[in-house]
Amino acid sequence: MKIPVRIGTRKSVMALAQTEDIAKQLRAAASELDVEIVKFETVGDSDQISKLLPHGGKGGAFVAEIRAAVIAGQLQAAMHSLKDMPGNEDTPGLVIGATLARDPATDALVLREGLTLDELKKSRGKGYTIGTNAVRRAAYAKRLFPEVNVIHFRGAADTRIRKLDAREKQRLPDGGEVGPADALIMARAGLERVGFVDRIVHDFTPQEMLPSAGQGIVAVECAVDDWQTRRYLAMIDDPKSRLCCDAEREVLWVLNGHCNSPMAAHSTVNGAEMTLHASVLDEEGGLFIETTRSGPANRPRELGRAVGLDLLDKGAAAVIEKTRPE
Ligand SMILES: NCc1[nH]cc(CCC(=O)O)c1CC(=O)O
Repeated sequence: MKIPVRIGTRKSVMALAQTEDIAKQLRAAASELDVEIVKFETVGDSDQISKLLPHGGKGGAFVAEIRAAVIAGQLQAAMHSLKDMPGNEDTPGLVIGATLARDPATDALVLREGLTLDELKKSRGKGYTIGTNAVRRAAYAKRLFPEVNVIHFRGAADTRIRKLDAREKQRLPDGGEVGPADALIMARAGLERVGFVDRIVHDFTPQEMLPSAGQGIVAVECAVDDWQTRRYLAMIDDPKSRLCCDAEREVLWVLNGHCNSPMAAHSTVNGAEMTLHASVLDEEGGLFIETTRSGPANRPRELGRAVGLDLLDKGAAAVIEKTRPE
């Protein structure tokens, strides 16, 4: 008898590619599974103009509806980009049943035709515009290109590139317009998944631009008490990804990291040891609170906790409070 696994996802190109990956791995792990992908259109997808916060942030916009369907038993699983999952709250009744093997966690630079990285560096960004919606990317961009103009820019990964190439202006919630952008900063993993790797002009090192917690990891969420699904998801759980997930998200937990927090956390596993870098940045990019620690790889949360407490000792709380939405 076939065992049903219905996986809910947003229907962007990137989200579908990620869900196909989960489906493929589940089918390979257990031939008795009947895996079905269920596409949701969320408030966040249909409203491309306003900033995300009015919908409850990234988590609220993209995630709430799909989660409700898992809790109601209409779906067995939900696909998430781990980096979009709020790190300052649990969802009662749900658990991350699998973290897939990590794709590159770093960010990449995409330029419009006619502009080069050399020119952007030489000019210190003067006269150019970078589009991003992430406070973290804006802060690092200003550290790398101090005179660049960072504008609010959103949309699915493939849509952003299309807007860059068409030199389209970006409409703002208040009715105004900004842009067009000369450059975009996007996750390499996302660009790979939507087929735009050939547009990457530069891969930022983690030293240049520390990735966001969970970046590059696809997470599969399921109901806590659905033991059957949990058993199958455990088969595709990647142990290294899980360690990084636990360490990086512990930093968010300690710092009460919400959807648009100006923070970064990135860990690597090396044999029996893991290293975790994390930072908290002020919105103008002037102040970077940074810390790094290593510890035993089998105690990721302890490492995350120590790093989070280090950041608090260095004054992180005041910086985070400044960007908290009302
Ligand atoms: N916020 C959208 C989002 N969520 C996950 C990724 C990239 C893929 C990943 O990090 O897993 C992206 C696109 C981007 O940040 O450029």
